[in-house]
Amino acid sequence: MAALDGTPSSGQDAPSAWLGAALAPLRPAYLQALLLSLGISVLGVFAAVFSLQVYDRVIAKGGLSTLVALVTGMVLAIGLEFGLRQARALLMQRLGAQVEVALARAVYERLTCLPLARLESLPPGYWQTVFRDIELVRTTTTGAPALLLVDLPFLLLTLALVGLIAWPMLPVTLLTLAGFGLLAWRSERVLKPGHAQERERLLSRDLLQADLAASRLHLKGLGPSPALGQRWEQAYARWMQDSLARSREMDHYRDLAQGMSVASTVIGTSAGALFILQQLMTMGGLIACNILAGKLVQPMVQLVGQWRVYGQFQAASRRLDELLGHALDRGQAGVALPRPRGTLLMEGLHFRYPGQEQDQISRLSGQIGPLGLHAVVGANGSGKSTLLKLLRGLYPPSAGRVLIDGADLRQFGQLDLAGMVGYLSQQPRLVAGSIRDNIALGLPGASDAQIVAAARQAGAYEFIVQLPQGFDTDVGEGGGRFSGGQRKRIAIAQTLIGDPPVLLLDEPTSDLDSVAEQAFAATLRQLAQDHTVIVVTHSPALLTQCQGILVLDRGSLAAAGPARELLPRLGLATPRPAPAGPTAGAPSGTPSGMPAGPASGGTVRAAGPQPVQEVAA
Ligand SMILES: Nc1ncnc2c1ncn2[C@@H]1O[C@H](COP(=O)(O)OP(=O)(O)OP(=O)(O)O)[C@@H](O)[C@H]1O
Repeated sequence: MAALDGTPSSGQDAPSAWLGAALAPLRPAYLQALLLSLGISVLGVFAAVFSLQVYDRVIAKGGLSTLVALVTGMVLAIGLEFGLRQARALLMQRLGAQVEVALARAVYERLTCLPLARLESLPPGYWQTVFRDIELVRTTTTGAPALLLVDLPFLLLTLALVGLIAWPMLPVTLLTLAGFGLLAWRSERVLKPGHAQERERLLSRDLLQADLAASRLHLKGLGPSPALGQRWEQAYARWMQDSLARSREMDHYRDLAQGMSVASTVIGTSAGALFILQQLMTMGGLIACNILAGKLVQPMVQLVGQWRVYGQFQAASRRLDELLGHALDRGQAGVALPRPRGTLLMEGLHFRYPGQEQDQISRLSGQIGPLGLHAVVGANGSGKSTLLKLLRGLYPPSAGRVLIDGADLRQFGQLDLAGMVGYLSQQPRLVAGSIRDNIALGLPGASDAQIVAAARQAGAYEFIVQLPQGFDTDVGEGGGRFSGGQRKRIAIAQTLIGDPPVLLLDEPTSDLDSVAEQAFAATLRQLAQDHTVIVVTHSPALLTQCQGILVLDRGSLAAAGPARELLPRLGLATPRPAPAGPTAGAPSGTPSGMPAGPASGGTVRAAGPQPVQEVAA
């Protein structure tokens, strides 16, 4: 079981499988970067060689022509090094863009295609953190931290040159490097372990922050809450405490490294002076060695300061690894089956949410449809929404199965299911963009005529065309620019636009006024002539229009059958039969009667000899 931050509970230091896979195609580019770094490192030691020659040849022997040649060589070397650095920066930038695009795509795919139960366990704050992780991975694998690692092997080259120029300085330089190596190792031991806790506290702060931001309008209505403010401050303070403590530790080691850097110059110069006095090396050799020692020490100082970044990178890659390693919903089945007529069969259906001790749906068997308008009723928490998600194939049953026209739902991918079974969730949320964009989400590439038709069916057309920008109107955050009922109508249009043969609507009229509710009920009855429509509803106005009713009680089937039999048991009067024919044209506000029972096409049957029981809605 993985933690919320994606940290596996075991194998903390396991190598990042996805990172290896994601970076594998970029290997040739990394190789190019390595070659460029080699060139830069070689050119980087030219300054030391130049100083050596100037002190030992030009000054000692008065070789002016040598100076001119050396300066010319240095100008060329500086120009070439600049060119190589520019090329490497460009290459790394391109690599960074490729890494980020590949990861952002993969994360977006998870955001949209993870199984619903998994998605529900990952709150918005988690996704904010994951998108931040992508940036961290990019900057670490293609920015300064990566360049530092790429440059490290070439330190050997610099070290070899120290040996060549002034061999007595080699042991001194090696000792200095060993000191820095020890410091880098020690700082890594101290700084890395605290990292997991810092990240965990950052994540819990992020989760609360995202929750607060999403609920801000609701909270405004409740009035200021000192308790909530205190919780937020505590979460913030816990993270800050950790963050500051780690910053202090890091500053401690970085300052130590800076101090050691100055000390190494003092030691190197003093040792060099002694060697010069003993005529073991020249003045030029000492100057050159000092330049080279600077080149060796600088990356080590940087390394000490980078542990925190490497720690963050490790945590980020573990989190991404866990997320990207999760199986996605299937996209499409291998063979497309013909459009179903809409018979839904439940066979011994059980479902339990992850981590729960009891089934939320148990022993559910029965058939709904083909065709007709059916209702699922029951008390709050009885499992109505859960059942709809099972019928839509959003949750896999824990046991049993759902069949559509005899085909097991599990064989279909989410794309197939979306085309066969339209689903309106209990609390639909619009996404940033225009009304048109939002309705078209239900049918990518939808034509204007299809969008207009869906808006008409959903009862949204009239209010949309009255807006100054009509279908191009921006819906605002979550559709916040519209009323609850208007939002619901747009969401209904999203569900209807693809014209799926089965429609599952979770409380479709809960935000509609009574006129709109009657009109929509009439639309549903008309749709029910050639679609199987299942609504979860508490609304008497909608219930009395249904042909079949399925009553749930704590996840089990309490009763199922024709509406004319069940409505009186639910305390509702059976509507008088109306003349046959479509009812969509019924005057708004007037409930249209319909023939009760399966005569008009719909059936709801409990499987087996299950008695129809008396239940309260
Ligand atoms: N994501 C979830 N994780 C765990 N338990 C859940 C989850 N969603 C719902 N439940 C539980 O499953 C049970 C059925 O919930 P469901 O939403 O299906 O009820 P409902 O009949 O639609 O209720 P309502 O009429 O209030 O909308 C409830 O006990 C609920 O607590």
